[in-house]
Amino acid sequence: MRFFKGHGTENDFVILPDPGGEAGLTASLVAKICDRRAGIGADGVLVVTRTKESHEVSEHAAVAEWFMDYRNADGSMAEMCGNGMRVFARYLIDAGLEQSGEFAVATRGGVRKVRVEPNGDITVDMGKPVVLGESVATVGGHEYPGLHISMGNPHLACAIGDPVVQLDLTHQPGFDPGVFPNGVNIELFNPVGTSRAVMRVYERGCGETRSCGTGTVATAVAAAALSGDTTGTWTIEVPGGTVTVTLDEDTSYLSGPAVIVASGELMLAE
Ligand SMILES: N[C@@H](CCC[C@H](N)C(=O)O)C(=O)O
Repeated sequence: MRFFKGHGTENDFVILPDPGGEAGLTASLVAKICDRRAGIGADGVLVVTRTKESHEVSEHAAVAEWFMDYRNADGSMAEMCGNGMRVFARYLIDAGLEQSGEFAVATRGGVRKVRVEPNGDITVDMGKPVVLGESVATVGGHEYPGLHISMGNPHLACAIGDPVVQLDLTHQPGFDPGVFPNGVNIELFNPVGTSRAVMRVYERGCGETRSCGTGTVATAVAAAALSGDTTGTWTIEVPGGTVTVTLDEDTSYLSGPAVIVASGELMLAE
């Protein structure tokens, strides 16, 4: 099977073209592919399948030709991946499967529109973030209150007083399983200046990653809420680079770079 490798602000993915949806990728093969020593190494896998070929999303086939079938590094499935969507769009354009400009992609979390900017960055319409309440993350014995936000997938975005660089994210932060029965992506951010925040993330199904697109939007929402705002443009710095998040009344946008860096033949099997 052919594979491609790409990243968006160093959130990295293996891309597997499976237009007919016949590969039947298992969780254990995904985990082998994502293994950074025994596999190719990645935070997740993006399977490229025609929307009409997937029973999960075929109702969107009239508006989105392609389905981003996203899997976390541990093999689990997720509803949505913001950086994955930028990389997925870059792959579709490079492979001649979509025209540069604007097009829609199906995900488990619904249809998302993407647009290629004049500077080559890719903008994703991420939909309207849904604030579901408050909860607490525990890191290194400290409790950090934050907002429970759905971006299609679950997030807990917590402002911290200290620089995020000091946090120990080698282990899963504590969270309330009653609030997050299916797990959660946890963002810890430090607001700096106006409309800017520095963020680290511990992703469900991956561990700490160098960026998380849905997490940067959740962070912008939580950072804006600190000053009573619900709209605005935010610069979010992550270990892997910088992205821009725009919150408006009806939706949110994530903009940033996305590159394909390699291709090859997958030799791994079950
Ligand atoms: N890296 C992603 C999010 C991937 C899914 C997440 N780990 C989950 O399980 O919800 C992003 O860029 O949004």
